[in-house]
Amino acid sequence: MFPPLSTFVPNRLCCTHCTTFVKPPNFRPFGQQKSAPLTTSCLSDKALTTAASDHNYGNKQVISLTPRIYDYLLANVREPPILRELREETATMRGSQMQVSPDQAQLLAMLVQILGAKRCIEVGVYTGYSSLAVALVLPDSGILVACERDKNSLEVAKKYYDRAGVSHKVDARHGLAEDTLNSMIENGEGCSYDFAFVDAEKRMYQEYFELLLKLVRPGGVIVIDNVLWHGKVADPLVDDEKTKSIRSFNRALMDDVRVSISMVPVGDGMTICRKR
Ligand SMILES: C[S@@+](CC[C@H](N)C(=O)[O-])C[C@H]1O[C@@H](n2cnc3c(N)ncnc32)[C@H](O)[C@@H]1O
Repeated sequence: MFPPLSTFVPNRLCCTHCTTFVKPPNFRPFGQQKSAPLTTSCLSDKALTTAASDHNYGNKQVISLTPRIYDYLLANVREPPILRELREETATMRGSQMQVSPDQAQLLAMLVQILGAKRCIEVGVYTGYSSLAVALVLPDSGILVACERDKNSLEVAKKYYDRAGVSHKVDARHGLAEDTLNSMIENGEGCSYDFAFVDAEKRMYQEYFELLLKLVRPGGVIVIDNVLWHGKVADPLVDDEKTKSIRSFNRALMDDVRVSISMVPVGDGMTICRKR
């Protein structure tokens, strides 16, 4: 049951029936999205929880992010100042929507730390936000091979690696990632990497994955971005090439005994794969 609107207490508790604090009117932690107007209570947010249509899942409800809840989540991300600066510069550039979100970057950095990873790979660097998040938490002896085909984007990334003092930990490779990964395999680097992140051409996911499976050690982790592809993978009426490719990649992963998997609805969806 939702509380009556008359119990709403503006700018303090969301309502007298819940313990959710609403933000003061000038609260804009990330400056990009406008919060939902504060004249509404938590009702609209709560209405957006979702349950699986299959009753065998016990009507378990999961949260659907509204702008207000997402602002709250972002306000609880510990984003290093150098990453914030890169994000703000990238926000002025073409393609800025391609960058992973701060909450995604924080999760990637957390995985790297949990793994104690020293040798990492990124496929699809753009201006460097996710790669910088990883490089920042690598030990001084660590290395991140950062693959990007666009020279201009890579220059921005390199500028921030320098500014952050992590250039010695990043091996930026300009060119097609598939060529770079193949040359690393030919170079005898198989099974020597701890962690890889894939965020490049969606129609190439299976190919990147096969190459990375050769490069990552048993127990190592490969994270794949955009696996929910703005929800299009779940819509049977959508059949463009990128959607079909991600859908078929997701399906193949379900049966892939070489890895254990966890699809996480963060950002545009990320699947965490652990090589067995
Ligand atoms: C989604 S963006 C990466 C965003 C980045 N991870 C971040 O958080 O800022 C994808 C990038 O992959 C690059 N890319 C696409 N296909 C590629 C390929 N075959 N080899 C290398 N880079 C590629 C694009 O140029 C683009 O910069």
